[in-house]
Amino acid sequence: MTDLKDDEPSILESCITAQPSTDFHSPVLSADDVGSDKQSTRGVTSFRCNISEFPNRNTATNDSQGPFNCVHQTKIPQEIMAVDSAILAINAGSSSVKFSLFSRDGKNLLVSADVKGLTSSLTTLNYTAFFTEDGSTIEEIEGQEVEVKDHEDAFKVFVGHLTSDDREDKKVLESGDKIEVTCHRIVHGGASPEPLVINDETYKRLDDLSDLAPLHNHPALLIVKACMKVLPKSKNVAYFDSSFHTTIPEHIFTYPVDPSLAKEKKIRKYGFHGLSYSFITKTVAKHLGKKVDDVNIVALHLGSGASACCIKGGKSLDTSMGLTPLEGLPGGTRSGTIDPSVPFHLLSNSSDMSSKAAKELHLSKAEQMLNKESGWKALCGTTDFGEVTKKAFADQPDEMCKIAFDLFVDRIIGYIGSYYVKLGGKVDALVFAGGIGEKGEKLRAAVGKYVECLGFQIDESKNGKAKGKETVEAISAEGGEGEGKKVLVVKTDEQGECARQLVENPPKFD
Ligand SMILES: Nc1ncnc2c1ncn2[C@@H]1O[C@H](COP(=O)(O)OP(=O)(O)O)[C@@H](O)[C@H]1O
Ligand SMILES: CC(=O)OP(=O)(O)O
Ligand SMILES: [Mg+2]
Repeated sequence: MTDLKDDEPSILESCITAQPSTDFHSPVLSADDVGSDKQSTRGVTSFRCNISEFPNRNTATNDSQGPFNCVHQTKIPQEIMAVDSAILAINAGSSSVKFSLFSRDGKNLLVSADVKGLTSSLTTLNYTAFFTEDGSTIEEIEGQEVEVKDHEDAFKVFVGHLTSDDREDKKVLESGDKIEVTCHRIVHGGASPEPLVINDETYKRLDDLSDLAPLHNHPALLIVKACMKVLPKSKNVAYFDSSFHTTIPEHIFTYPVDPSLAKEKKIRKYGFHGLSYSFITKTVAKHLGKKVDDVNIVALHLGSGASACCIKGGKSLDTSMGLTPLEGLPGGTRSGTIDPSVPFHLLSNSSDMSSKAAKELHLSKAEQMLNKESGWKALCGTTDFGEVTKKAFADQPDEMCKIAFDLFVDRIIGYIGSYYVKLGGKVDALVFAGGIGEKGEKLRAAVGKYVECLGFQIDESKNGKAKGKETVEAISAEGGEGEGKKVLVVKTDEQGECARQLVENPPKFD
């Protein structure tokens, strides 16, 4: 484990908390606004987005062919430029950076983009800009190969494209100066459950947590730094993955280790993917016509990093990730939970500092190996679970890919079983989300076979059709024993969740 320094407790303690304020420029949407279908924005009426169905990414249909396609549609530059204040939300994942640009009131999604493949040799840009009036597409780029070496580069490519003067008629903003606030998904918030306005001090505190989220915090903070340079007019606010899990009870967040040391060093389960689980909880409650406080969900966020969450009465009761995002399910480059003795047997000098880790991180060789050189990368030589799946199901299956696929299913059903019991069998929905959960039809089907015994029944045809394009897709069979136990695919939206929280609970900037 990381050799936590003497001052570690303060690092994990609450950072400066953003206070709700009434003097913030934007009107805060009231509960009555929530759910309203028709919102007027600066004289432009939009039917697409409202705060309860916060605009999701990739909503435009893509009928383009080929990997480097741009589709240009009719646009009205004056009206597009009319959006003179915006929110940018940035989600630095382990294999991607996702971006959503919203109008300042959060009612219109202007741009949805991502740079994917940061853990592979091919990095690509997807970029869709929307016309606010009817949500039609102003500009669409799909799978354009970009030269990007890290998260910060990905941000620069995105902002470069967004603000480039070459495409005057496709710009949704006059300039980057129109971005009033940038929301950053920061994975580890330590003991800080509230969003934080980022300044020099809070930046440093969050960066001090980087060793506890080695694939996330530091890269995300480098984006914050780049943002401060490239978008100097924008304020920056951190939204934490860990915040959703502050409701986990003590006997679940406690590790059975020396309690005084654990207390001093704040060693406990924190849990991550919380922005996604918060979005999922609200979305599922709405879909089921229930109050958030009444829904029980077993949710699976399966992406480059994968986790499960047990949601009781709309709140996190347990989750599979822990002190760091390494615990629990395996991922693209992560081992997930293994016997803690394994690194000592695999490496002769496991607690020596890694020279391979980024120079800003203090990671042991064991942490480096388990975070960056394990998972699908170690077993199959690729970090892409889509490729693992393809090879596992090929006419001549790749043996290691088949093992990796089955291993993932095995670990996932372990959490489903555990969480089903924790919820006393009262589960409204089993939810699949994240890149693999949304697109991995075969993975869902394989998990589905095991969970039939709990009353969840997946309809094969619905499962085949669900591609993570809609906000919610029900894939459970209707009728039968599983009646009432839904299986849903939710296109999660961590950026939308950050922006929603910003609009609903504006921080005080001073
Ligand atoms: N069709 C597919 N089937 C299974 N997995 C897929 C498919 N398409 C993408 N994926 C997986 O989704 C992962 C990305 O998930 P995502 O949640 O976007 O990751 P992150 O946010 O961690 O960067 C990719 O690494 C890839 O393995
Ligand atoms: C917490 C985590 O693992 O996030 P991601 O899946 O985006 O890498
Ligand atoms: Mg992610």
